[in-house]
Amino acid sequence: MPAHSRPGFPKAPPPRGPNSPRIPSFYRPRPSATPPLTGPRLRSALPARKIVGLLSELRPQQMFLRAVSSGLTSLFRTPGLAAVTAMSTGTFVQLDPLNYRDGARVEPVDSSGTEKAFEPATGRVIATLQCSGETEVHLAVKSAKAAFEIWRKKSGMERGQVLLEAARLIKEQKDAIATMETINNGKSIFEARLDIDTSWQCLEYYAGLAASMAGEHVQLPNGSFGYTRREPLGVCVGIGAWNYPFQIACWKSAPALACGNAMIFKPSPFTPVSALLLAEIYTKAGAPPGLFNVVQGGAATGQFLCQHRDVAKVSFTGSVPTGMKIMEMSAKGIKPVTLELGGKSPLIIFSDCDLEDAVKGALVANFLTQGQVCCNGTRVFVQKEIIDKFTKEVVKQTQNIRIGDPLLEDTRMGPLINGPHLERVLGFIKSAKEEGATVLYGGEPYEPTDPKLKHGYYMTPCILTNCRDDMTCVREEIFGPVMSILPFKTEAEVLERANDTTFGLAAGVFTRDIQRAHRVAADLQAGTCYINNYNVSPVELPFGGYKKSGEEVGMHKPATVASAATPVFLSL
Ligand SMILES: NC(=O)c1ccc[n+]([C@@H]2O[C@H](COP(=O)([O-])OP(=O)(O)OC[C@H]3O[C@@H](n4cnc5c(N)ncnc54)[C@H](O)[C@@H]3O)[C@@H](O)[C@H]2O)c1
Ligand SMILES: O=CCc1c[nH]c2ccc(O)cc12
Repeated sequence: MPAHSRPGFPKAPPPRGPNSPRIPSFYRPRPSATPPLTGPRLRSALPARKIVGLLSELRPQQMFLRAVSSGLTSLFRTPGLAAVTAMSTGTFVQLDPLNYRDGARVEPVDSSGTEKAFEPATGRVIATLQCSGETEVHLAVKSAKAAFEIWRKKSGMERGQVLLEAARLIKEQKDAIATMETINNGKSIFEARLDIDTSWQCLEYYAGLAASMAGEHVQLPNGSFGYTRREPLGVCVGIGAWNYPFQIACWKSAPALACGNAMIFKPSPFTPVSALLLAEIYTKAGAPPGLFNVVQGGAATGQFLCQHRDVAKVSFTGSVPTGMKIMEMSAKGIKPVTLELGGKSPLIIFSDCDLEDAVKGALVANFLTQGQVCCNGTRVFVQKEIIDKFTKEVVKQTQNIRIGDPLLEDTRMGPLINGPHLERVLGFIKSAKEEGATVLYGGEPYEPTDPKLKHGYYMTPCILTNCRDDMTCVREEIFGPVMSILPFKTEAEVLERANDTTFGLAAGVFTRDIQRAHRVAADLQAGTCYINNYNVSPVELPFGGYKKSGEEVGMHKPATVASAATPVFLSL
């Protein structure tokens, strides 16, 4: 995958043994007290690992999206989703049901209230979702269980074929999906397209793995032998955050489905629309009805899902506080969890770096998706010798970032997700000033000139200096476009300060000294470490966190080192 400005990698766990392929953690490691290997039902004499499943039944479907454009309602089928690309900001309304069960959009049978989803660019309501109640969650699980019974019996090759076809459909509808993502999330169309690329790439990657996930044959004394099988877990739940709505749905479902599981996905109530497109694509690609269901709602719906008796695993992307709750609930059900949580990542810029690249890296590390990226490098440590030069250049380039209508081709920064979040981010800037930081640039609400954007949630990207390690803006995840610049003198000092955090999602280092680059990367307590780059996201690499940024990843570092590429420039 070309290096570009997209963050994150799909989850793939560390290899389980010297010969094990890298496979996702959606299989059941099976400790079984097994009978001898006799009779028609040979069973493993060893703890088994199983994975399996698919169906290539194509079902005709009637899926509609309703767009209200300039007061006129146009109705078009999903294949005509391409029409969405022609949409402009301020026109889209989603009126169709937002749950997906048994291969079709449905309204939930019960709900615990409604939530409104906005178009952040304009502040308009684009959808009102029903928060699914316990009965609806139960129906979704029941439907997924039935699909699982079909899917788990398919070969890896068959499952891979469905995933490949789904990847092809995503590619075919890339512009339309990206447009909808931009409308609902506010990220620039330029970025949204890159997200859709890493979405179909993820499906292709796991499609390729599906056929080769195999058990082991183990020779035992006296001509006896044992073998292991990889078995799917069953119905898995995916719970997503709002910053990469479509991509998160893909990154959670692709490995789960490849291993033979079914998935129920709950998007963030802020971004409910694009997961439905994925559900429709899976159905069209030949997945059995129920294999990928979508239930909408907030915390209460999420709880019903996590606590459901027939849910085998929960894969969660979101904040640390919610992650803790998910882990608690899952512990009560003895369910495995994958947690992809927040961060406050360090970006270390040594004086021997290529300054031009380091400046670009800092922009990419801070301002993608309006700074609403989990692995952003928001603590920018710059070696004293170059800090003035670096700061001057980073401010200059930040001033050039085009803020505005996210559907316009040359926009590089759209609105934040919603009003309360914008207020929260501005609140962090206020407290930074109170604690002694200096705002060198930005950090103000912004009103684009286009009158239709008047009620959108825009702000200017912010650069803070005179920061100290103990300030709130340096310690807490802001999840907005706020970069804190911190001076440092030596490698040892900066390493200690960089690691002095309860998070550990990512880190970056810019230097021309190759030995230092790898030495520093090895000592940074972070799941991902970028060298002379930031926020690239090859789907082949794992993505996980140290400390409170994520799940237990075992006794070794999941580190990924992406190097030797130039960061993509954010401003035009
Ligand atoms: N590490 C990663 O891979 C990654 C990726 C994207 C976002 N994030 C993190 O996500 C956060 C921003 O996302 P957010 O604001 O949507 O996070 P959030 O924790 O508020 O919500 C995430 C999801 O959890 C659901 N939820 C909330 N309470 C729940 C509960 N009690 N039980 C079950 N589900 C519940 C929400 O409805 C939503 O779907 C940031 O901290 C960011 O760093 C991490
Ligand atoms: O926001 C953090 C990194 C990220 C970007 N896209 C995805 C998708 C799925 C994840 O679990 C994390 C991320």
